[in-house]
Parts: sequence; C-alpha cells; structure tokens
Amino acid sequence: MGLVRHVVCAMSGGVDSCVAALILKRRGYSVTGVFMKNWDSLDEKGLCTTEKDCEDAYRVCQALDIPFHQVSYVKEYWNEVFSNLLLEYEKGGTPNPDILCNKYIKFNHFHKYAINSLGADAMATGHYARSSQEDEDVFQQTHTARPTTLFRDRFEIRRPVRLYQGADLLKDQTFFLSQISQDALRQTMFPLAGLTKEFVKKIAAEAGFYHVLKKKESMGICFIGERDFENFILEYLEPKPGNLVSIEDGTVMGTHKGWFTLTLGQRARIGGQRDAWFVVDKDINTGDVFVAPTTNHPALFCDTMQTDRFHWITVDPPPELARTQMMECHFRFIHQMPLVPCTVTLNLDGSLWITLSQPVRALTPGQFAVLYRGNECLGSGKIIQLGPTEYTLMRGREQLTAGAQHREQMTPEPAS
Ligand SMILES: Nc1ncnc2c1ncn2[C@@H]1O[C@H](COP(=O)(O)OP(=O)(O)OP(=O)(O)O)[C@@H](O)[C@H]1O
Repeated sequence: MGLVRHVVCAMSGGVDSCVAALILKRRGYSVTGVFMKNWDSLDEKGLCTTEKDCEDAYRVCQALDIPFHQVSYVKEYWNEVFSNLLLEYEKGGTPNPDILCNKYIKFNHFHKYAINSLGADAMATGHYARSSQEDEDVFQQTHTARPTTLFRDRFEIRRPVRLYQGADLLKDQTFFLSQISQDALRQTMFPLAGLTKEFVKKIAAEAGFYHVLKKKESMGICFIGERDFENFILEYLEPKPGNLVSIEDGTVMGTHKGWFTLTLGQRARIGGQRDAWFVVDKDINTGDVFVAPTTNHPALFCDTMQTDRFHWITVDPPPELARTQMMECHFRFIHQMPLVPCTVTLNLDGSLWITLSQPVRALTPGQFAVLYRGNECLGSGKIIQLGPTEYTLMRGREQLTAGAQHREQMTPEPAS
C-alpha cells in the first residue's frame, strides 16, 4: 500500500463519524462520506431512522464540502448477518449482531466498496479504537484547524497490524471489532483513537454540527428499535412453546413461546411467583428452559468455556501460545464488562479452552469471548460450549458425599 490520499469515511449521521470525517479533512486527506443502509423495515411505531440519519450525514458532508454517497447492503445484511442471527437463536444461543455487522458488512463489503469501487487508499470509521498504524503525533493535533502531515505513507509496514483500545476506555469499541480481518484493519483509520467522547462533542459543537450533537446515542440492536424483543423475534421464527422448569426440583413453573425468546441470565416472566426467577439453561431437544430462583443462583456461574476456531486479529496466534499451547490474558464477553484474568489453551483445530480466574455470571453460548493483553484486543471466538456451572459442581459433590455415607452405612462391621 502506498501513500494515503483518498479516505472513505463511513458516516452513520452520528456525532462520532461526523467528527471523524472532519478530522480527516482537517488533516488534509481527500475525504468521501458514505452512508450505509442495512435494514429497511419499520419498527412497531412505524419509525425508521435511516432516512433521517442519511440526511444528517449528507448535511455534514455538505458543510465539509466533501462528496457524499449512499450504499445499500440490505441484501448482504439479511444473508450474512440476520440469517446467521436467526440460526444461532434456533440453536439455543444468543448471537451478537454488532460484531457480525462489523465482520461481514463494514469491514468486508464496505471496505471493498471503498477501495475497489471508490478508489480510496483507506477507509475510516468513528469507532473508539486504535490500530498499531495510527500515528500518535497526528492524533494529538487533530482538533486544530491546521492540517498536519499530509499524505503520509501509513501502510508501508508489512508486520501484522494490531488492534488497540482507544484513549477513551469508557467508550472503547474494540469488543465489537474483534472479528474484523487483518486486510481490512490494514486499510482502516480510526480518527477518534486518541480522543475522548467529551472532546469529540466539543469538536462537533465548535464545527456547528448541532443537528448530530442532539441525537441520542445508538443503543442495542439497531434494527429492533424500541420493539419488545419477544414480539420482534416471533415475526421471524415459528413459535415453539415449551416449559419453564425449575432446575432445583424439576417442577414446571410456567411456559414460554420458544427458547429463542429467552437468553441465559435473563429474568423469566413467571406468573404468581413472589420472587424473581432467572433463565439458567436450555434444552432445545425437549424445548425445556430451566430457571432458578435468585439472580445470583450458582447455576448461573461458570468459569470454563470452549470457543469455535478463534479469530486472531493478527491472523496467527501469539507466538507464546503457538509454542506452549497456553497463555495468560484477559477476557470479556459483554461490551464494557470488567476484564477477567484467564488462561487459554489452544486446541489442534484452532479452538480455545478458556479458564477464568473466577466464575462469571451468565456466560452465554453464541456470544463472543473477546481476549485482551494489556490494551491490545487479540480477537475473539464464539462460545460454543460451557464447562460445569457452580451448581453442577455443588450437586456433584453432594452426590459424592451422599454416596460415600451410603457406602459407609452399608459396609458390615468387621467381625471381632
Ligand atoms: N449506517 C451507517 N453508515 C455508515 N457508517 C456507519 C453506519 N453505522 C455505523 N457506521 C460506522 O460505524 C461506526 C460505529 O458505529 P456505531 O453505531 O457502533 O457507533 P456510534 O458510536 O454510535 O457512532 P456514530 O456516533 O458515528 O453513529 C460509526 O462511527 C460509523 O463510522
């Protein structure tokens, strides 16, 4: 990759990507703004914010005097993200559409469109993240109106590019980027890498981008909007009614409309109960969803899991892991949950066994186990299997003790 002159900035119409485009422009790059349309139906209230978001992105491009394009990935999103999502729910898991959207849409189709169709040298997004190619000096000065280094050759190094958390750890979005390809990362700029959200808002205010500053932060799964999740998912999957069964004594506590309407750790709606019950397990063969009383029931806590083939941002696993098959690092499976120390073991098929330093609540198959070393995001793998929960272990110990006592009682006294 040679000199970077032309950058295509993915613009959602939100404050972050609008400021990202502004920063690139101030740095002297030739910038093109592109809005992506990924979903085209309305929510329960008949609302679709896509038109408004597109209009907001367009207004910022006009203010910056840069070209603007709109591109539709509705078909690709349906085939590669949403269909995957439905399959995962049907298998009993809980998928993460934001990670899948970055992997399949933004850092694949959009990346190719930017480079191949628009002839850009690089793409950019408003994610709070940093790649090892980012130049700290440039980022320090991004808020000034003065262009800094023009057209620097950022992509000449052939070492694997690494993904790091951005300066604003509270806004860090590397979790969502943990499945992106090395090829895409190599040609991606994160202009907000060195900035805090507060500072980004200040830049937007100074630039007069009031229409994007007023907007609410995008939260949760964008296409569900304000809809109730159960109603939403039942529009796409056939209801599969089943029982809510107590994990403690097998009592049927109530019914559900399909195991995919519920996720591990979630409060189950059970009528006539004084206390709250929580989903702790699912059996998709019988349709039973197991529930337990109290939010911190031991059946919700587990410290081991297996992933599918792990996706390393740098393509190859860290040398230490490749050499010894074991490595210490940190884990999270929910965006912004505190990082947990862990030991990982590399299996021959590229999957990992992860053992956490302490049990964690509601580890969920289908979610991604994202690993970190220091502030580097190493990549992620989908959780496909959990180890025993605290409850299973407790019951196992109780049964062993009961078995031993029983054997003691049954053993005849030795004849004197
Ligand atoms: N519809 C879209 N069209 C183009 N780019 C998008 C779109 N949605 C998201 N992006 C890109 O992905 C980045 C992260 O999006 P996300 O919605 O996760 O975060 P955000 O912090 O709300 O960003 P923003 O404030 O820019 O909306 C955005 O900054 C933008 O670069």
